[in-house]
Amino acid sequence: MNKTENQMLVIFGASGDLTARKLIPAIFNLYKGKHLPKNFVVLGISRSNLSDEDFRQRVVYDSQYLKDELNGANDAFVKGFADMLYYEDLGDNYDTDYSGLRARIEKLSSAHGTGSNMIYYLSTPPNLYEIIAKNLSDQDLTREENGWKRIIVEKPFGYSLETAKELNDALHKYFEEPQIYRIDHYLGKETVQNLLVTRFANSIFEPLWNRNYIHHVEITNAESVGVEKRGGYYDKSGALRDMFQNHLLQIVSLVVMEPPIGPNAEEIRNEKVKALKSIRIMRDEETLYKNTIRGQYLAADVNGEQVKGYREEDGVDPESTTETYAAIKFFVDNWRWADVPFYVRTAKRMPTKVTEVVIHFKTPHHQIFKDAGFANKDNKLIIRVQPDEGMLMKFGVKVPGQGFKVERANLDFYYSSLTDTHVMTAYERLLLDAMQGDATLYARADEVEAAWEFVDPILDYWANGKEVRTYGYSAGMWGPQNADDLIEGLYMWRNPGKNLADDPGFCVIN
Ligand SMILES: NC(=O)C1=CN([C@@H]2O[C@H](COP(=O)(O)OP(=O)(O)OC[C@H]3O[C@@H](n4cnc5c(N)ncnc54)[C@H](OP(=O)(O)O)[C@@H]3O)[C@@H](O)[C@H]2O)C=CC1
Ligand SMILES: O=C1O[C@H](COP(=O)(O)O)[C@@H](O)[C@H](O)[C@H]1O
Repeated sequence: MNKTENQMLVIFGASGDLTARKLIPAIFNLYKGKHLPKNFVVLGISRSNLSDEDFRQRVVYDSQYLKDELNGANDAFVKGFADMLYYEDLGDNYDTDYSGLRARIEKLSSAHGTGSNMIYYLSTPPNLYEIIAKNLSDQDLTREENGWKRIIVEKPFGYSLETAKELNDALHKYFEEPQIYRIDHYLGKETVQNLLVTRFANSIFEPLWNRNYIHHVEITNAESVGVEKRGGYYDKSGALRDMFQNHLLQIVSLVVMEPPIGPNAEEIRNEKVKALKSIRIMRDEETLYKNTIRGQYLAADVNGEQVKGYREEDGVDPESTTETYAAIKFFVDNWRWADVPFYVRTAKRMPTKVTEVVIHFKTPHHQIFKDAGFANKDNKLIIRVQPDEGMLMKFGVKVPGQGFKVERANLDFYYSSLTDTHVMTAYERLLLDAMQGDATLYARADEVEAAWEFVDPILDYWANGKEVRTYGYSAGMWGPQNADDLIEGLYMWRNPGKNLADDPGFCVIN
């Protein structure tokens, strides 16, 4: 196991939603699990005028996100955690002289013995990332003289290929690539990491993991919520930038990649980049028209509750055409995947929250039991990322009795049955990895750029193409009606239920 050295975590944007909702609970769980080093402090930074005590009150004692964790916890234990948190007010502007900040860091470091190992977590609006990096560098706070310096950068990582490159170039002025940790919280999910283990720690799946046996790959990411309080951000982003460019293409890269030489960060990330680069980029309007669908949710009654349409959400332009649903069909141009279609969709206001990868295997070449009930029903491997995390294999079994009636059966595995030990949340996992200097689950510059290379022409077509439509779909439904037209032949999207074993039952029309 890697060692967690003494260090200080500095969070820029500490008065924000992400800090309270994800970062502090993750650090609390690391504290509870005794994963933090002996000498450790968190220094929160933003423009709000808060004292150390105000900050502790806000993100620990009064926090709705720690309520469950604190319930019944020993007061001294909670105080021990809260006392690790400090706050520094930067005044009105992140673009200021950081000499005061440097003095505060030095004072805290000598009082707590955290040494010179530093993580800077950027949880501010992205337009501040470069300014913060520069100001840290101006104060020599990035120099790895006595200890390491790492910077964690939140999404969105750019708005397009060009802006992602600009951001990479900007950060590279002040930090070397191995110091930069670009967070993609989907990579912190156990089930996403399990894709690697499923493929490369077993001998039964990998021989089938190619164009000879796989008919198509389907990935669904559905959320039942709408844009919530992030309408202003989302309206400029849309589903393709918000989810597809990062989280979904990361999952695609793990499904597509070749076996890495070994498990270290560079070996795995080299293969992921190759995978992303082999996705065929769609450039002409006809291809883009045929292979991409965008939609936007409309007001509806969902389970007795009247839900707003996207255009009625706070912060959203009432005439917005931003997509809350994106479905893309694409191919991967390499030896393993030639001619295998990939269907990937992501959306808000779907009937349920679910993320899953479905590997649809081909039907047998010669179908002996064609008339026995199982004909054309493909074998499927369903890898459930969330919820009801696990894996399920669908295959045909003989129905007891005379003749050869074939029915579909399940072989399944559920994470919930595996262990009683605490499964780390994505942010816990990723923070701990960064604290230990393991970048395997962080995106490298070339990975992010390769993902944008694929997404950019789609965004451009959606913004400027002639035949582009944003189709409406009622909140609580599975997206625009014509989304099934994307899938060739007799197949349709698998519209999964809340539980892995729920069988929607219409994967193939026959
Ligand atoms: N919230 C989430 O679920 C997720 C967020 N992210 C990303 O994390 C980052 C932070 O998000 P989130 O916490 O939600 O954002 P918030 O808007 O809630 O907070 C961001 C922080 O930056 C400061 N800030 C806000 N606006 C400005 C501004 N114009 N100029 C300077 N400082 C500003 C705020 O504090 P103050 O005004 O006190 O300085 C606050 O501390 C963003 O990049 C976001 O895209 C990524 C994934 C999920
Ligand atoms: O990054 C984001 O992810 C969330 C969904 O994350 P999940 O872990 O709950 O699946 C999404 O709601 C948000 O729009 C997006 O920015």
